[in-house]
Amino acid sequence: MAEAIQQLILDTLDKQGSIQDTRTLILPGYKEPAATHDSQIIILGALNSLSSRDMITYTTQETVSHVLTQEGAQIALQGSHEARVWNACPSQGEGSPVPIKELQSKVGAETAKIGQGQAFKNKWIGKEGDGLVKLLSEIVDSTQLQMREVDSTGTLKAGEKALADLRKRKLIVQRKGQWFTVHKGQQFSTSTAKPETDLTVDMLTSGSWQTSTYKKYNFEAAGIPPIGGALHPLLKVREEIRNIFLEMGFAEMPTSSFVESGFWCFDALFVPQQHPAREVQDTFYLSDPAVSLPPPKEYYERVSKVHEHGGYGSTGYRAPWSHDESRKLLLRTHTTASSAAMLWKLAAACRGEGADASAEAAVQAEGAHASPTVPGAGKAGEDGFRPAKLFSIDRVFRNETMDATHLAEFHQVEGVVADRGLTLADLIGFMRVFFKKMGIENLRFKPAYNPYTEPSLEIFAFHPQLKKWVEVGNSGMFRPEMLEPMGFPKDVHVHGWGISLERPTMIRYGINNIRTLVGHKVSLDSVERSPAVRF
Ligand SMILES: N[C@@H](Cc1ccccc1)C(=O)O
Repeated sequence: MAEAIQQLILDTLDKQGSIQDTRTLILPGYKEPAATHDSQIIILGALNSLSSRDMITYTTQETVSHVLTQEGAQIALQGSHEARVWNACPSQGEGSPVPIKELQSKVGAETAKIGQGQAFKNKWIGKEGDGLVKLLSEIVDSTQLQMREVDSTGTLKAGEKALADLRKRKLIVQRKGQWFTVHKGQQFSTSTAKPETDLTVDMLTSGSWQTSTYKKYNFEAAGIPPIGGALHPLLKVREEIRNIFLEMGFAEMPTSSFVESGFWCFDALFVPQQHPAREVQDTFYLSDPAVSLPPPKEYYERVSKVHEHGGYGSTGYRAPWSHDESRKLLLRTHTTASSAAMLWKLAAACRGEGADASAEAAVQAEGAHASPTVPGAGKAGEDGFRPAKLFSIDRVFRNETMDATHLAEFHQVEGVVADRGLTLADLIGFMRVFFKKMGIENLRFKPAYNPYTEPSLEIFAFHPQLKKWVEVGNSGMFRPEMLEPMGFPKDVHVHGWGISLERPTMIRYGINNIRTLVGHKVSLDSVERSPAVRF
């Protein structure tokens, strides 16, 4: 239909040069000209489509027309109330006069009431005994005629006064209408073939581009929404947790060293060289390069000594020290390796080294730990110690059997606090505050074992949906065997704790398979759609 109307408009323009009044068009499938409101709406659609291609131009003319109300439409169909009353009455002398009651049941109470008065006034009916009879044998129902005229033409030849009268009687209402004057446009042709939107190789080789019509650029178009980047849910949660740390006065540690030596990942943390976590079933070792640069010499000697022979009040492990084990390169199994390197740096002044000296040693030892200063460390005391609150959120690697909740790599969130006289109560208190900020208030602590902390605590939180206690993290007070070789004074205590980033993210987003969160099976669509979460 739409195409046929466009064609009609173009053909008419071709024949007549212009269309002065679109109400004169006879639409395909109709016999009468398109005088109605609805047909002009259809024509407007065709005009807009043609003018967007510059094939025509048109101007709009406003009209006011009238349409029938429901009552008016009923009169057009069945006659006015008075005519219906007249109709229901017998002619004088023929049949018995109709009593009022009977009239009501014949034409309805409303029509009987309104129609009677008017029929009397018109002298169409009269009273005979108790009933009504026709006074005229024929009447002209001018109201019905007017309704029919308005219905087909939208107006009355009789003029505005008559229209106003009908409006007052609520038989008709005004309706604004439109019609159009149409002229040929710059791209006028009688073909409605769709204009080209792209220049194709075919058009260029066949030469058809020379005769094609082209769609004009529409600079007003809304355009396609650009596909922007979206933060992965893990990164959104990372940001939330990062903000909690910053809010609590923590500074972020550099954690770019995915590759660590056995020394920093385990030895410095007093993890025995025979510990099962260090075996290939649990840790990924590098084959090329397989050996790390030497760690800072004196510190290395103190660490190997505390392992083999003890010291600082400890008996040590009393097992032979392996230089090779210490120098192996591996993918770090926890970010506590970075924390250890930072703590060693923090203790530089306590060892009597300037920050620069320790930085230099670090650069020489391992490029990755080259940051010269500890971010956010406090003021130094007489012995050079500066308190510090440090955190990191980064990737770690473990040689795990992969399943729905385990991958060979995940993100660790780790916090470390170093100050004089810190106690286990400080650690517990701190964790309560931290987890509360994440929306987790119900915490329990269970004694646990870590080679580098004593005491150690596993952290459990009550999961309201799962209705059970789930392990959310691991924590403890770092051992003197770890801290004293670094050079910290005895009264400096350090507590630390770690959680995974994946677990709270999975809980937050209701994800139960890690593969839908991390890796190649992640749907990009879900990444774009996932909302930011608030702890
Ligand atoms: N490194 C521990 C977390 C931890 C950090 C610091 C102190 C105690 C525990 C882990 O991987 O689970």
